[in-house]
Parts: sequence; C-alpha cells; structure tokens
Amino acid sequence: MRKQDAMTTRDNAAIARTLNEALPYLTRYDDAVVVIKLGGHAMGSDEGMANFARDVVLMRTVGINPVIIHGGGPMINAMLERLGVTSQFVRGKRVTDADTLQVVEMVLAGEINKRIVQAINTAGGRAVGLTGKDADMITCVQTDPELGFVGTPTTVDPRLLHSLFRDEMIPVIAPIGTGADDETFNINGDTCAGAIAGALKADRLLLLTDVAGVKDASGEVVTALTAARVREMTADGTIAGGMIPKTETALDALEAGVRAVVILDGRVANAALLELFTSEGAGSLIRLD
Ligand SMILES: Nc1ncnc2c1ncn2[C@@H]1O[C@H](COP(=O)(O)OP(=O)(O)O)[C@@H](O)[C@H]1O
Ligand SMILES: CC(=O)N[C@@H](CCC(=O)OP(=O)(O)O)C(=O)O
Repeated sequence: MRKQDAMTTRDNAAIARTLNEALPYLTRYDDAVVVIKLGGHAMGSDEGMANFARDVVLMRTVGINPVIIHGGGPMINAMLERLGVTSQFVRGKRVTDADTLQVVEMVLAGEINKRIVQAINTAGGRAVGLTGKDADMITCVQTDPELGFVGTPTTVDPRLLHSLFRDEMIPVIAPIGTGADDETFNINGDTCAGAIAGALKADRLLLLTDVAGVKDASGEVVTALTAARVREMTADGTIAGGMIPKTETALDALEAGVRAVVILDGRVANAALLELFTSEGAGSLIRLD
C-alpha cells in the first residue's frame, strides 16, 4: 500500500514538472494555427484514435486552433476490394475513375471523417466534419488526365475555418474538392493539408505518418532539414515513394508562408504533443533555407 502511495506521489511530481516545463511552449502557441494531417496508416486502433483526439482537445483547451486533415488510403483500398474494384497508384496518387471516386468520397467523408469527429467529441471537444466542398472551401483543377478525377487545389477559401476558430470548434476535413465545372475531385491528403496550411499561414503543419521522420541514406532520422537538403535527398533517391508528396507538400507550404513543417510518426502515443510542447520535438522539422 505504502509502495503504491510512493509511486502515485512520484507520478504526480512528474506530471507537475511536465506541465511546468510546457509553460513556455503553451505561451508560444497561444492562438496559433496548427494543421495536422492524419494519414491512413497513422490511424490505428480505437485506443490510438482516442489518444490522438485527447491531444487535439488539449491543444484547443490551451488556446491553439487545430485543424485536422485526414487521409484514409488503406481504408479506401479495403472498400474497393470488397466491391471488387481494382485500383492503382501513379507517383503516389490513386488513379480515380467515376466509380472509384464514389467510393473515395463515401469512405473519406463518411466512415473516416465521422470516426475522427466522434473521437474528438468524446474527448470533450467540438469537432465539425467537412470536405473541401463545404462553403466552397477547396477549388481544384485536374492534376493529370492519366489520373482521372484527381485534383490539385488552386484556391482555398479559409473563411469557414476562421468562423469555426472563433467559436472554438475543431475542423476535421476530408481531402475532397470541387472543380470549375462542378466536378468532384479526389485530393491527396498531404497535398490538401499543405494547401490549407498555406491558406491559413499556419504556425505548424504536422504530417503524421508511419515512420519516425525523413531518413537519410543510412536509415537515421534527420531531425532538422532545410529545403536545399530535401531537394538533394529527393534528387539522389533517398526520399522516395510516399515520402515524396510529403516533402513536396512541406516545401510548397513553407513557400506559402507556413512557419515550419514537421513529418513525424503518428503511431507514437502523444506524437503531436511531444512535438509542440517539449524541447526534444519529434520527427523531422523542415524549414526554408
Ligand atoms: N527517406 C525516407 N524517409 C522515410 N520514409 C521514406 C523515405 N523514402 C520513402 N519513404 C517511405 O514513405 C512512407 C510514408 O509515406 P506513406 O506510406 O504514403 O504515408 P501515409 O499513408 O502516412 O501518407 C514510409 O513508410 C516509407 O516507406
Ligand atoms: C489522389 C489520392 O491519392 N488521394 C488519396 C486520398 C486519401 C489519402 O491521401 O490517404 P493517406 O493519407 O492515408 O495516404 C487516395 O485516394 O488514397
């Protein structure tokens, strides 16, 4: 019993110290806009989702304006498979015909978006689930005819997001946009998060994925990267596959006025909090040169 008491006292002291050490970061991020991209691979168990939701609610509670953009590639694959529709990727983007598009919108805007909204609300926040179609937020052009209904955002109207910030609500956005001729477009989640972060001139863009960060040729995570280093590592093939849209997004978002972009492992408990509120940070921080 006494041992238990001693343990509890020690834990409480650690919690108090952690809160105390977080103070400078809490002040720094007051009223900051933090855009978080939650990739399909980083959306694990219900427990992991509940943990992520608590982090987001904590951010909101200390005065940050969090915006969540989610992916869901693996879940779209699973649904397409169940429906017997084959799907392929070209340069990290899904070739999207009309049938595929219907499934993409259904899975992203339905199942996944509502799962995240519900988790945040259960954690005590007030989340609002949206796609880029709401309030005409995201307008796209076709990326490449070979990819079908895949869009690149050309304009992002952030007014709806600012209204939600004023009411302390948490936007949760599925990467779907509208074209000039009223078409629906499937947007890569990273690209969508970068475009929204750019339009908001966000203080941080956090790309939560399934690796610890951007790795160098020897497999070590590079904790601080400049744009020049990213270009070098892409040219020599060290940055490849799914990491290419992430680092490209990072550079575009920085050019658009985002202060810093971090690529980090979303499967690690409290990944976003570790990045924002500790001196260690987490993952790879990318800044302009
Ligand atoms: N230099 C690199 N550092 C880290 N990951 C890399 C690198 N080059 C390629 N990758 C790959 O990129 C993947 C992350 O992209 P992706 O699977 O599309 O993530 P998400 O589903 O979260 O969007 C990693 O799992 C890894 O296989
Ligand atoms: C055009 C395109 O590829 N869109 C993606 C959208 C979802 C996504 O980006 O999911 P992750 O973040 O989990 O990879 C797709 O259809 O899979």
